[in-house]
Amino acid sequence: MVSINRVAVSLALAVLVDLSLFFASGCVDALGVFGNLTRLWLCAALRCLALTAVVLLGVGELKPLLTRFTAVHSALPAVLESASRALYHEGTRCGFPADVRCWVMFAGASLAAAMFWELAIPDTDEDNDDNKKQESKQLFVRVLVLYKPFYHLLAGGFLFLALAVTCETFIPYYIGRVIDILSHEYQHNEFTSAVLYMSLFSLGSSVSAGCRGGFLLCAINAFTGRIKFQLFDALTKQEIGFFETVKTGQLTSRLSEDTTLMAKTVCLNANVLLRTFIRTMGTIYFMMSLSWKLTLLVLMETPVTGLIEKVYDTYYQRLSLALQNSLAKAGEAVTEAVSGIRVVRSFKAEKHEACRYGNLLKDINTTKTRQGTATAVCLLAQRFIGLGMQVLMLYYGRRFINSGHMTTGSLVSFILYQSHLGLGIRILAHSIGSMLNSVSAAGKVFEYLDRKPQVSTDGELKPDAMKGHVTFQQVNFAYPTCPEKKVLQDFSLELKPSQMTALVGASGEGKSTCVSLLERFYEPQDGQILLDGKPLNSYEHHFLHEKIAVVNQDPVLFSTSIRDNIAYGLSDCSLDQIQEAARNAGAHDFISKLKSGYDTVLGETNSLLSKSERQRIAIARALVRHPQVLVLDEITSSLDGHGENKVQEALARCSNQTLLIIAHRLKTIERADQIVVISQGRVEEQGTHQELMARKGMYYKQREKLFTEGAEPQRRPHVVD
Ligand SMILES: Nc1ncnc2c1ncn2[C@@H]1O[C@H](COP(=O)(O)OP(=O)(O)OP(=O)(O)O)[C@@H](O)[C@H]1O
Repeated sequence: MVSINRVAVSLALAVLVDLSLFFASGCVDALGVFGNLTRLWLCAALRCLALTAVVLLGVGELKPLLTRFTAVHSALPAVLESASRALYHEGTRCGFPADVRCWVMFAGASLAAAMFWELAIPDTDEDNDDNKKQESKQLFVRVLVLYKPFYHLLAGGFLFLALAVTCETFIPYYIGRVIDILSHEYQHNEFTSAVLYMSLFSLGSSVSAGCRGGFLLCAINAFTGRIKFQLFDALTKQEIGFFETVKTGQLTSRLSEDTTLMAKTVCLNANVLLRTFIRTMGTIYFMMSLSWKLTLLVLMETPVTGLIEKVYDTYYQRLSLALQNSLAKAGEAVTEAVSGIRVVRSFKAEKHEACRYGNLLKDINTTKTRQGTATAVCLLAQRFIGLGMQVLMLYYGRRFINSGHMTTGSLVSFILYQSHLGLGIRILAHSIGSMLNSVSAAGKVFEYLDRKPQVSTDGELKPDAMKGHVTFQQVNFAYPTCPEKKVLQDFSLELKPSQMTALVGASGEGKSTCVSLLERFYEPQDGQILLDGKPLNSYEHHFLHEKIAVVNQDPVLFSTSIRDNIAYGLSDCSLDQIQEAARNAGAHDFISKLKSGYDTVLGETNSLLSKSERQRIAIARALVRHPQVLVLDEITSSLDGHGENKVQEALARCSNQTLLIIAHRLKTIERADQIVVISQGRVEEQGTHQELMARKGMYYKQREKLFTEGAEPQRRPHVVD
């Protein structure tokens, strides 16, 4: 920690050194050793070095605020002189032998500028903030890159934007010209041309603004469509576990709101930034050309009002926090007094409680009064400074008019330009920050776009012929949403080609989980599942889902035609193939009887069809892919006797496939070549119906309990087509 004394001594020393160099520069000018500009730039470098050295020696470190102040303060005389000579071919008074008033003016302006920078664009040492900024920048650039196919629209939008703002900037200039012409001897030609130019610029500004809106809107719409498609595509590739952990509302909000926000914020922010930048630069250019002295005067207002606003914001936020606390305390006091009213009454503490509440109300009142006063003082100070600046501007403006440096018209133009300058500069100072903040929606969208599905889909195996031999090898599995609960433990099972296996067990024992693993909705934590001796993940994703088809208890049919429902997901599927699958599934007859046959469009609720008919369409959808393994997960449990018979007939036709059936009905199960009993995620028993019955184990007991039909077992009839 540096002592106050040391800081004061360093400050005094710095002022002394700087003033000495400043005056020495004036003396050198008298000697005529260097040219005026060379002298000023050399002096700037020397002063900057000397000030840096004094600060480093005295305080030991150079804070960003001091660095900025030192650099601006040292370079200002040289910059001002160079700019004035380049633009107006005349020097400033400050370029000549040093004038202490100039030194004070430079010091004040540099300090105001450095403070404004510090408050408007504060430096943060925290890594977190830096990382956040860095991330936001990367996101912003990424969104811009994604806009690539629509760069022509953006370019059109920004071109018209630049045109609109440029035209708009000329208008005050021509208003001043018109006033000048009217206040002097009237010259018709000049008046007409000034009014004509003014009208042309107004027209140009309006037309360009319209075109800008059109181009940017098209760019936003096109981008939103593209990003929505990419996001939807990425989402559909995620593993099933992802959809169980992420809420549907969150996904739809990403798709509908965040994508739109992402497209808009970047485009609109760039629009505001570019518009304000061009307008502010144009305004400063015109103001400088009208009177650079008045411009410098006016520019001094912005850092001062900005500073006041910043101080006000900080103070107001502190007061808001205090107000929240006081409100919470008052609320607490009321709750306590009301809930403990018996204690209050018995201790005669009514007055005490009322006083306590009254004091808290006083606190609230005081804080609110302070807030109001702060707002009033801030407004007053800003208005006062603005008014003072306008008075000064008018005072100097009149002096310049008298001395012939300005005309009345140019002063009017100047006033028109000046009115929006402060706001423009403040928007520019904050725009980068707000632009970076606005890409947070893009961050959320990219999070899903970049997400790699945890169940990989990069297998490549696509053998020409398959047997349909499935093996579960010591599989251990827990759902991602519930990792501590083992659903399958050391689970081993073999599904032999062209045989029917029935999985039985009480509810919640893990039967459907086996099907989910077979479909690769999830990846087992241990062990592996093989198809014809090869791990499931080595097969090509689409190929695997053609070879293993699943029909569920309540199949989802889409609101398209029956034909499209059967050929769902297949791009080249002829009507003949669809009809053949429907025949095998026992669905052809009832479909043919419908008025529009295979072109019948199913309603949202599929009310046109009975449960068994829907099941048979779902079976046809599975069979049209010529699967080698067909899985039927409780498809008959909700059917009536007639419906069940129809589905059983359909199953009997599936003699070439390896069948895995999960069912609770004896009629379905006892046909199986192999019955596997699952209990607590393990294979408890397996064998044919007769073998398991003879063993009198779990299957036998479950049969007593669950399968009350008592029919004698029949082997599955193999129907030859
Ligand atoms: N998506 C999931 N996330 C977390 N746990 C699940 C999930 N699906 C099922 N489970 C749990 O896994 C266990 C096995 O469920 P599974 O659906 O495989 O049983 P099941 O034998 O098919 O039952 P049922 O005959 O009632 O369909 C149950 O305890 C169930 O609560």
